[in-house]
Parts: sequence; structure tokens; C-alpha cells
Amino acid sequence: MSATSQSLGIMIREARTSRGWSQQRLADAVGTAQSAVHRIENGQQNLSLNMIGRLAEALDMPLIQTATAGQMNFEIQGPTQLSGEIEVRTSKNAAVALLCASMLNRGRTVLRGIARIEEVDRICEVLESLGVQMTWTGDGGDLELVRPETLSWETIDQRAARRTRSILMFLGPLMHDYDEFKLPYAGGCDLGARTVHPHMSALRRFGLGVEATEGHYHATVDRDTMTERHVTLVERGDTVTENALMAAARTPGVTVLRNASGNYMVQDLCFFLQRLGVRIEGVGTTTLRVEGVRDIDVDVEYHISEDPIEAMSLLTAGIVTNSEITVRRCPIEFLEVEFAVLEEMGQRMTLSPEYTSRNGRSRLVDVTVHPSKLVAPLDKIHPMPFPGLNIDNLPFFAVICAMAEGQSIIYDWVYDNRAIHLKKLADLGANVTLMDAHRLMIIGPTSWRGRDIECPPALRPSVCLLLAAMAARGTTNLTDVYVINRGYEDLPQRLNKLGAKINVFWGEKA
Ligand SMILES: CC(=O)N[C@H]1[C@@H](OP(=O)(O)OP(=O)(O)OC[C@H]2O[C@@H](n3ccc(=O)[nH]c3=O)[C@H](O)[C@@H]2O)O[C@H](CO)[C@@H](O)[C@@H]1O
Ligand SMILES: C=C(OP(=O)(O)O)C(=O)O
Repeated sequence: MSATSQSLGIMIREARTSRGWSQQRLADAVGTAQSAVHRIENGQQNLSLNMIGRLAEALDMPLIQTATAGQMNFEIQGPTQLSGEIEVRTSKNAAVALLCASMLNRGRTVLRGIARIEEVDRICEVLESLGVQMTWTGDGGDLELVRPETLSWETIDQRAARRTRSILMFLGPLMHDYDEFKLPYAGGCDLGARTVHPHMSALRRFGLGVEATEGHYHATVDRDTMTERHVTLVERGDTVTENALMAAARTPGVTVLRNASGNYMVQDLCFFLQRLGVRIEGVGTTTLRVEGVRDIDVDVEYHISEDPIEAMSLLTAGIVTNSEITVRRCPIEFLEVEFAVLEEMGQRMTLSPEYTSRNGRSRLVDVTVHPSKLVAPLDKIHPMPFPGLNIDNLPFFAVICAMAEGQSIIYDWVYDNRAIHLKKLADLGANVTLMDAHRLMIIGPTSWRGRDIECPPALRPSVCLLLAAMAARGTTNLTDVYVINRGYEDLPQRLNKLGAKINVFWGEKA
């Protein structure tokens, strides 16, 4: 128990009791469990920065509010050598899909182990604005959701909705309740134009028409009574597959989805829907056969699976700092191509025997990376839909290639703007050339050096900068890290436990 958490605990207890609040009331206000508040007040709980901010706001504690005002930034001292073990947490992308899917269920949904990240907070704000009741339990890691009889889309939290692309996944669930509704345009990372057309094209087959005007999607539903429908997705996208699954889940009859994504978040959604009584065949493949049911009213608990993208990020932390670390609970099915490429580059890794995730389905391993002498891969590295190298893991290969002897080519055919953001690795000393909007040439090895950088408006490239900064000589101030907190929970604190030196500070936007 540290002196800081003890003093903070005392301040929080005093602020709470002076307001005449019970521990439960404070827990409800900040989205955690009463037992967690009890431990916080006794200095027995490590507090995330996000939680400190929420406590300060709920209790109106000006000193702490001032200290945590403005944008969050990281000061990173390097170079660091890491050691020890770290666990992979559950994924952002499955969390947002399952939060949306909870609207399909009239019973009580409990999502276990849900990541406490900004993106989850935004979707929760939107759900709450529609009238969904939410209770955090299990020390704040489990979320119970109960939807109202009628979801009130008219009162939607516009600001929260516009900060995430996942708002698109409200279309599939809401179409079962309304013949007409409106949603704000989707937001998210700036990775270039991200089309919504595949969503519209798929949902049209369920009778949903969407017109995009004045910053909103106007949706109208014209249900049919077909007993079987075949839907071929025009793109093998993750969220479009999820939207079509949520449309099919409560459309009576059989839907056959072709060109579906078999990616990790889609699999998690399928497992969840199966627990709700929806029969789905072909999970993990490109053809899904769904038997929809008109109403779902089931009390269900589901444990979200581990995030393969966080696993790759943590492994990259070990590789870029030339350290030996063990990353526990890596979902191996979604990392196999990544590991094959790493092996070809000379990365030494040890894998434990497989064990099963808490969702009872995904296969996990513990992976130890050992300091290695890397060489550039012979061919370009490019992503592919599952079971290829994951597009969200591609940016980490830019950092890894910068550690390797020779010339590597990273080919991001998927996003128009993500490779451009990785050019910022040059600020930290990497020899990176943007050949065109989709291709990067990297010549290594790199002698990283610290520098002040503002996060680009893209999650994975920003995390790449953080990881490279840990290997860099000197100090890096990485500013405006909201984009990192969108997808990672307490990353500085967790990396510091391995020996990193990352200090969090707040400041005004420039
Ligand atoms: C909340 C969530 O789950 N987000 C993930 C999801 O976003 P999401 O499913 O929203 O991804 P998009 O639909 O934006 O697709 C990403 C890009 O890939 C292109 N594309 C996709 C499939 C295809 O067959 N052909 C094609 O060209 C799209 O046009 C787009 O430019 O999938 C992306 C791609 O795995 C991931 O980066 C995101 O982290
Ligand atoms: C691009 C990503 O997410 P989103 O679809 O939420 O923008 C990501 O997770 O890297």
C-alpha cells in the first residue's frame, strides 16, 4: 500500500462523507463497485488515471480536478530495459460490439472483464442516453446492462456518438425496435475515408433504408416476411459483419452471410449471440448461417476475450527495447501470421502450452520474447482479413522493422492515411520513407532518440510512438494521448511495472 494511495483514499473518504454519500452512491457515480470504493478509501487499490479523474469530478474535488485538467500527456524517459510479466486485457473492438448487442436482449446482460477505456466510456454514454441501465460490479471490471422497454433514440448523446465509429453498430440493433430513427454521423480515428456503404448495402437486405443528410443517418425500416435471405457483403469488414449479425439475430428465419469476417471481435459476438439463443454456424469462417429469433429475453453473462492487438503491442514493447518479457494470455489464433513473420525476421520467442480463455472458446498462450538480432523480411509485410496478419497489428511491424538490419517495406492497402502517421517514427530517429500513401520503406537498425511529439489522430500509430520512445535516448513528451486511452487501459502504469519510465502529466491544448 503506497503513501499516495493512502492519502488519496483518506481525501476521497472525507469528500464522500462530507456530502453524506454512501460508498454505493459514489460507486454508482463513477461506474465501479462498492467493494472497490471501500478498497480505494483504505488505500488498497491501484487507481487508474481515468478513475482518479472520475472520482474528482463526482466529488467535485477542485485540487485534483485542477491537477487532471486539460489534455493528458506522457513523458517518457529512455532508453529502458524491461523485464517481468504482463497480462493482455480484453479487446476494445469486441467490447463495443457486445455493448451494442446487449440492446438486442430484454433480459439482463453482464459483460465480464470489459476494458475500462475511453471508447467503452463513449458507447456507455450513448447507451445510457437511450435509457439503458448500467451497473458496474466486480471491482469495476464487469458491467450489467438492462435495456428499457423502449430505447429512446431521440435523447441520444450526440457528442459521445460522434466521437466513435462504432455508433454505426447501433443501426443493426435499433432497426428491430423502430420503423424510423436517426443517428449522428460516425467519428473515430482519422485513417482516411472509411466508407459506410457496406453497412447500408448489407442492412438494406433486412429492409433498412438509410439516407445520410445534415450530419445524421435517417433510417427507415420496411420489414419483409422472407423465411431465408442470402446476404453477400461487398467488403469483408469487421463492423459490417457485426451489424449484419445483429440484424439477422432478431430477424425470424435463416440468414446466410457470405464474405463475412472471421476476425476476433466477430467471433466474440457470435459466441455471445449463441448464449442468447441465436443459432450460428460457421463461426470463424467467411460463411455464417444465422437462425434469427423474434424476441430475446435471457439473463446472460459473458466474458470478453483477450485482445490480440494489445498482445502485439506488448510484445513490441519487449522487442523494441531488446528485453526479455512474458506477455500472458495472448489469443494465439489471431497472432499466428504475425508470429510466423517475426520468426522469419529472427525474433526468438517461447510459447507456453495452450489454455482456454474465460469465454470458454478462445485459445491462449503465454509468450516470452527474448532479445534477438533482427533482419528485414525478404518480402513486403501486408495485412489481410482473418486469418491473415491483422491490419491493426501492421503498424507495430513498422517499429519492429526499424529494429531490423536492412530494408523493409510495409504495405497498408487498407487505410489511406495510417501509413502517413507512421512517418512520425522518423522524428524519433527511424529511417522511414513514405513511398506513397500506402507504402513505407524502413531501413534499420535504428538508434532511437527522444523528441517531443504530438499524437497523430490514430490509435495504433500513437502507441507505436510511445513504444519507440521507451527505447529512445533522452526524454520524449508525447502529447494529447486521448487517442491511446481510447483503446488501452492504464498503459503507462502497466508498462512502468515492467521497468518503463512513463510519467503522466496534464496540460492545456496548444
Ligand atoms: C470497432 C472495430 O471493430 N474496429 C475495427 C474494424 O473497423 P471497421 O469494421 O469499421 O473497418 P472499416 O469498415 O472502416 O474497414 C477498414 C478499411 O478497410 C477497407 N476494406 C475492408 C474490408 C475489405 O474487404 N476491403 C476493404 O477495402 C475499408 O474500405 C476501410 O477503408 O475493422 C478494422 C479493419 O480490420 C479495424 O482496423 C478496426 O479496428
Ligand atoms: C482503427 C481502430 O479502431 P476504430 O475502428 O475504433 O477507429 C483501431 O482499433 O486501431
